[in-house]
Amino acid sequence: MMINNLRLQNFRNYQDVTIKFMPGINILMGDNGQGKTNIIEGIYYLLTGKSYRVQREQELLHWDQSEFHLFGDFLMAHHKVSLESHYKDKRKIVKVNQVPCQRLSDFVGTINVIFFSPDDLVMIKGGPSERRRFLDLHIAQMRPGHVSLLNSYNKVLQQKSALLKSFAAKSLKYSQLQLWNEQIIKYGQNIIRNRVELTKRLQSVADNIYGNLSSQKEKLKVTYMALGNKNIDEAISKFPQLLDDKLEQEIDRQMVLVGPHRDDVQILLNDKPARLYASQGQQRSIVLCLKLAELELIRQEKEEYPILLLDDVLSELDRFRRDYLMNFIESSRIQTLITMTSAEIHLESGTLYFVEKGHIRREQ
Ligand SMILES: Nc1ncnc2c1ncn2[C@@H]1O[C@H](COP(=O)(O)OP(=O)(O)OP(=O)(O)O)[C@@H](O)[C@H]1O
Repeated sequence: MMINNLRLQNFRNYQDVTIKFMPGINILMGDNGQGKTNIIEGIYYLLTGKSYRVQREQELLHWDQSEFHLFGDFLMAHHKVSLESHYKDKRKIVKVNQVPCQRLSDFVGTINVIFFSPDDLVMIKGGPSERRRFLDLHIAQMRPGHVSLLNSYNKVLQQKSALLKSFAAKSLKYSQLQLWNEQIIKYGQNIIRNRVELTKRLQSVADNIYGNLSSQKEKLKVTYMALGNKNIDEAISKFPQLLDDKLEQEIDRQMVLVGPHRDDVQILLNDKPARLYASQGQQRSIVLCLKLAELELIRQEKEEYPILLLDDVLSELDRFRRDYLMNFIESSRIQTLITMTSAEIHLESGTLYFVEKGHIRREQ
């Protein structure tokens, strides 16, 4: 998969700019604060309907503008796809090949993308929600139904929480909460199944990649913990009982204590939790490994590699890991956009773009 053209209108510090990208490596070079990341963010937004930096579209609008427009022409092995995203008056309209989409899930995953930045270390250092987010973002690209599943589940969670918090909770009939629990089980077990499936597939690919990254000295193990249990069948069969057991506690604490919204992914390096024991370098290797595993899984399923966006990551990796990543990209012919400042490492190949104050010039 590749992006051919991108047009940004009134998006961040771009008023109206069109960029033609090339297959292989595209390097966006410029000083700090010139607009390199904004290009990456524009592509990510176009493909996923979300920014990874901000929650609200308002911040993406060029100063004092009321609408932005993004257009992208993409190539897949057998066809072309054009995507368009228009934000105006707090509404967004997305079109695939000029046809408006009703829902996010109608276009997410049309063209796949993997984004990698130094902030991804939160996958290891951060709390369980970061690891769940990582899984959910990947699944959403591959199985559009996962987004509606999460939405339905979150709605039920909100409703059950509101009930638990309401003044009436203490005098509630248990049957009312049981109704919400049935919904939590219905949606929750499918969310768990999707996440477990992805974690297993990630593990199968990551094992080999991490072996290479650590010269076969270390072993990475990634396991989904469903409702605190490594055994998925057991977790799902005990789900109703667990909800029943915690009901009193939920009423007392006025929060939903059981369900996949509290699950985690256990990441072990040589059988020890990476969050607590892995060094900074090892944690970076784990993130790099998981990102490469994601690329590989998308290729296995779609028979094409996704577009890879690397924002400021190269300078964060040591020579060995950087070379490993670059070899992977080049040998697999993955179209990759890399942001960097001119003071950083020298790359042998790739098309160079200079980014300065919202203007872009391609090196001839
Ligand atoms: N909504 C906006 N409207 C106009 N300009 C904006 C908006 N949001 C951010 N900017 C500007 O965009 C610039 C930052 O762009 P970006 O994050 O792409 O920088 P960068 O080139 O990646 O820098 P670095 O190397 O420091 O990461 C800043 O100058 C900022 O003022």
